[in-house]
Amino acid sequence: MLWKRATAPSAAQLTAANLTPAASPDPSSPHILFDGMRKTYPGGVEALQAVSFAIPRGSVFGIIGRSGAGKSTLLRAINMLERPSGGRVLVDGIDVGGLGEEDLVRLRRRIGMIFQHFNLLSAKTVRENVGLPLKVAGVGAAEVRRRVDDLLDLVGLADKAEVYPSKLSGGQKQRVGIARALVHRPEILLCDEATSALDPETTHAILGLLRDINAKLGLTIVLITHDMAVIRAICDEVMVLDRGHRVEHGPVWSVFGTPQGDATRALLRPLRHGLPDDIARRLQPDPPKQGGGQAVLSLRFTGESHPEGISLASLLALAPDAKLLHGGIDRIQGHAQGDLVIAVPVAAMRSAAGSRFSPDSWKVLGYVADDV
Ligand SMILES: Nc1ncnc2c1ncn2[C@@H]1O[C@H](COP(=O)(O)OP(=O)(O)OP(=O)(O)O)[C@@H](O)[C@H]1O
Repeated sequence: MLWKRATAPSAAQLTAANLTPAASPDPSSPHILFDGMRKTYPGGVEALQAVSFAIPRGSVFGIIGRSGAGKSTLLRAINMLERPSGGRVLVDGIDVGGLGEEDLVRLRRRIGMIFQHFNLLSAKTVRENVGLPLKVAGVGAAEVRRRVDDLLDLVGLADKAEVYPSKLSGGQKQRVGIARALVHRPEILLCDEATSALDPETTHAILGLLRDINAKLGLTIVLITHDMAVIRAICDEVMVLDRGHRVEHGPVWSVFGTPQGDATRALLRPLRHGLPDDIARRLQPDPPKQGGGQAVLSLRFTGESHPEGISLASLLALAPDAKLLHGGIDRIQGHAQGDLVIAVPVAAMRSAAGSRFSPDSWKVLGYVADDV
């Protein structure tokens, strides 16, 4: 269910009636729009500086940046836990900064949120934790029970309803957090570093659950993280934030394949296949004077010109005895991309100029005298 709103009203025009669910929002309109949002905290910290971007309806949208980049501030502005100092945040075309108290409560019910440290009540069972927001909203006991059971089924915790949080693993606690966040059937789910406290295997399972929920329920998921692997695992689009500025935004494959800014490149570095130390130590800037030797090349495939995969024939066109030393190709949103390090006999490389060899970019890293 989505809100009825074709064009953005002024704050004065907003009433509770504006926020009633409607059947047919324009599917092509952004679900969430940041329009020049600024945030200056008391003490003068400029956390966000005129940030503008749109989050498509039904997408899984990642906001990434280093610590202090302004991610939490941005995320929390969507449900007005943080108020902009300037600019606007529009949800379904409504300037949420202009909402009165009652409408804000309605807004927050339509936007679920999960947290890094789960925020569960330790003295309440799983069932009570998940059902509490409904109880507070005055929903009858039978309906609460029905909805909680459905949600516990959805997150795979049907057998843990009467258990207390202290008896759950981190991943199970986050599943409870997710069930609780969905209890008002929101159209938007905000994830505040939701997997940062989890081990890699549990992270993978929780990200899978979020992707499932996105597909099954069609809700828009906005997540913040400092980990590009999380973005790669589930996001459709990513926005990179650096020191309060939006530095990059696009489909995940495109930002991964052709990062535009230093901040993005730095965030991607842990996932890149750099040059192994043992080879780096042996590299010389020039080919051996006595002839022979191998050139060590780094090849980059952005996903742009070979989306379907990298042709081995095109690599071998450089030299029939080219050797693959290191690297990896990922498939992101149907685009094959990555980095390969190869060694090619110097003489063969010269004769290969103009061949079918066609990475999106390549450079000679250096030369080694002997076989690699
Ligand atoms: N309540 C506050 N009062 C003053 N400064 C704040 C407040 N909250 C955040 N800040 C500052 O605003 C900037 C952005 O903070 P924010 O928490 O949004 O960044 P973040 O990218 O989410 O960081 P992290 O990944 O470490 O959580 C930081 O410099 C932070 O110290």
